[in-house]
Amino acid sequence: MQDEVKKDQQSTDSEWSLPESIIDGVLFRETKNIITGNGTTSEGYREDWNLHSDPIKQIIQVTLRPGAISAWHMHRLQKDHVFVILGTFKLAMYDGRPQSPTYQKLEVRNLSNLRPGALVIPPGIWHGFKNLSHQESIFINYFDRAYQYSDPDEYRLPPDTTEIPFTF
Ligand SMILES: Cc1cn([C@H]2C[C@H](O)[C@@H](COP(=O)(O)OP(=O)(O)O[C@H]3O[C@H](C)C(=O)[C@H](O)[C@H]3O)O2)c(=O)[nH]c1=O
Repeated sequence: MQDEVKKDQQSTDSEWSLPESIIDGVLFRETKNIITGNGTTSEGYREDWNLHSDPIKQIIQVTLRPGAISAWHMHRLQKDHVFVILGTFKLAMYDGRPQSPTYQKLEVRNLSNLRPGALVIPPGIWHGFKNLSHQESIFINYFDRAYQYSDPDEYRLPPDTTEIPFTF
């Protein structure tokens, strides 16, 4: 039994601050749910957050059914900017840029409307989402380039690829 006992390391602090990403160029800007008489209001994007130097060209809405996995995705040109509207997702990211100081680093974090924020994923980062909620969950994704129907900037690996050391 003693062999199995593990003592907790620090996982948070007295402000429950979220750690900075360990992957170069991945940014998270936490926001707050403002409780209104009708429900909630939360800011999802502001130019003066300086998350993007390029203007936003398109926004899509993505829904995942309970337990569904959307992985793995990578863009060579497009910068994603993800904001969860409803539900909780596990997001895994893997740095696939050989020139990056964080090449082959893996990061896993939970994203939820319970603790809203905008997450920027630069080109070259493999990323995938799993819906952890018992309901359909929704995020919006802002792009700095419009989707090209005839030539999508979309590269994929299967969710169970052995190229990335992570299993959803
Ligand atoms: C992005 C896009 C897609 N489509 C069409 C193309 C396919 O027939 C269908 C689904 O596209 P895709 O498989 O790219 O969608 P998701 O798998 O939900 O991926 C999305 O979420 C993950 C996490 C990402 O990283 C992608 O950037 C984002 O595309 O919608 C369009 O018609 N317009 C668009 O702007």
